[in-house]
Amino acid sequence: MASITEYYAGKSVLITGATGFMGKVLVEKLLWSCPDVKALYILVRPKAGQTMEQRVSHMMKCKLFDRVREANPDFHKKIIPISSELTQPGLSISPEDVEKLSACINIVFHCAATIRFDEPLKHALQLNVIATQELLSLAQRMHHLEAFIHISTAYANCNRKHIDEVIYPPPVEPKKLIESLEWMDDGIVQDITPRLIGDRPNTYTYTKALAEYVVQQEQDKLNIGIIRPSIVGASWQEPFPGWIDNFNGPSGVFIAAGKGILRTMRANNDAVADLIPVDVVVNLTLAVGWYTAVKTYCLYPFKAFSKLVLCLKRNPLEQAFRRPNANITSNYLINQYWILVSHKFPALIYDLFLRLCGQKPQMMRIFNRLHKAIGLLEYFSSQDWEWNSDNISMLMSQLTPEDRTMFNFDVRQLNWPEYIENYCIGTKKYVLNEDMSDIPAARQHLRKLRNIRYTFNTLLVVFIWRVFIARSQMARNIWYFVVNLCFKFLSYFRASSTLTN
Ligand SMILES: CCCCC/C=C\C/C=C\CCCCCCCC(=O)SCCNC(=O)CCNC(=O)[C@H](O)C(C)(C)COP(=O)(O)OP(=O)(O)OC[C@H]1O[C@@H](n2cnc3c(N)ncnc32)[C@H](O)[C@@H]1OP(=O)(O)O
Ligand SMILES: NC(=O)C1=CN([C@@H]2O[C@H](COP(=O)(O)OP(=O)(O)OC[C@H]3O[C@@H](n4cnc5c(N)ncnc54)[C@H](OP(=O)(O)O)[C@@H]3O)[C@@H](O)[C@H]2O)C=CC1
Repeated sequence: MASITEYYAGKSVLITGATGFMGKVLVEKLLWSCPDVKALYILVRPKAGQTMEQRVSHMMKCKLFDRVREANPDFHKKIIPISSELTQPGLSISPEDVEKLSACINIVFHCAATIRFDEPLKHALQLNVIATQELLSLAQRMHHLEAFIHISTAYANCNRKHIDEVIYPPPVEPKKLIESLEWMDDGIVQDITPRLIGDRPNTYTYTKALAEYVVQQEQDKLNIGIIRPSIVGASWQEPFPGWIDNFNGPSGVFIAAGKGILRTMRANNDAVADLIPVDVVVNLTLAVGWYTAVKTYCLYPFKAFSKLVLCLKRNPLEQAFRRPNANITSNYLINQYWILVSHKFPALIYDLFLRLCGQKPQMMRIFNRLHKAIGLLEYFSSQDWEWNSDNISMLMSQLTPEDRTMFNFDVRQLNWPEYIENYCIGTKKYVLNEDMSDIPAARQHLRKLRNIRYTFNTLLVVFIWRVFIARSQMARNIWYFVVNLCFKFLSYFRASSTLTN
């Protein structure tokens, strides 16, 4: 069998979602590790006042492509943008482009999706399911297609505790759902959405489950591969450690914790976030593309997480609201207590301070948005899943030693503390565009915040003393009793440690 690099040589690849987080890393890796790939056709829409061409040219200037640009300044010639709005009939691809793609594409990577947890059902269905169906129809017209790789999510079946590498029966027949929703107005759809999604937490996981079923329906006609990544995070090694460009999932959590805004979050202390670096997912995707040309199956990855707050203190973000000190608890009431004490109370005080300075209050608004975002993650951070991943081991055993290094997806080699450190630095550098040279000033700012906290706490104690203790005999008696008790305990402790010495 040809190696992965050899396999992609001379091949024309179609990628949807190439402007997204994962899509960009996939394009970069293909250009870097498979330099003889013939062409990368990417489906792109105009967006935010930018034409398709402007968006692609902007994307290729991104730091992510530095090593590819250095090796081959003409790399952009291999990237062929095709105008496409995936929510439109026929994906709004022109007939000429359909002809072109039908004649030359060998492999399709379908990454595009809406990954928002609060997406209205109709839109999520349109993009995640109907567009997938349309792409499959287009794929059937491709004369030289060898593999169709669909990127799903490990949480498509999160209503189950143990998830096998199989396509489960869909919660509803997608065709029937599409037909029923067609005539309903948005208000009705919104009302019935909770009933439809049932025991799934959001429209995202629900529509991704339907999409898997839609893809599976074509398995007799196409060579299909389905990949189910879990929580995709910053890069581990490639093209450099810590590459990240969005606020999704853990990135938003890291940033909010780093800025000292997020102090408490509901999560299961025993379970860990099922984090997987984006370069690992991309390596796996390319290996699956190579293998699917021969066989069909689906895959998923794994779990880990650790000492975030220490990393955030070592690499502080600029202008933090408070010192990073985020805690997780699985207890609802404890979490609500800390939200009140550590989120809402400081926000209120700060907004009061802003009002006194004649400025517009803003902290409460920021916290309300944070609570909405964190609330949407809670379902995933509070539970644990078991995933079967036999296919990953099988695929690994099929790779040549060179491919195992070049397209490494063996996360057992990953040093998690080092990865999390690079992830934090990545969010600082690439998401927030903060300069590493500002770290001493950011540390100084944290020290200032610590001094403000000490001063505030001292004032609070003096205030409490004045209001309660100095005015009430009973409070004074309790106070003396507590102080006396502490004193006795200290004397006993000192005496017993002298004896043992
Ligand atoms: C204390 C230690 C705890 C450690 C915990 C560690 C890990 C986290 C645990 C669990 C994570 C679970 C994640 C499960 C992932 C499942 C995997 C998948 O399959 S898909 C990928 C996941 N998808 C997402 O994460 C999308 C979630 N986001 C949304 O649904 C929406 O963005 C939203 C949160 C509902 C917010 O919507 P809203 O309309 O209010 O805002 P916008 O999205 O338009 O954004 C506006 C603005 O805000 C920025 N933004 C967005 N999200 C965040 C955020 N979390 N924190 C800060 N800022 C955020 C966004 O970039 C926009 O900025 P701008 O206007 O400048 O462009
Ligand atoms: N990120 C994660 O943690 C995980 C992601 N996944 C899956 O991986 C895939 C990629 O995710 P990720 O890269 O993070 O997502 P992004 O949101 O970063 O990228 C989504 C891509 O889809 C494109 N897209 C969205 N709507 C349309 C549309 N109407 N027409 C054309 N293109 C559109 C976007 O294009 P545009 O730039 O024009 O908006 C973008 O390129 C998805 O299928 C997702 O379900 C799975 C597990 C975890």
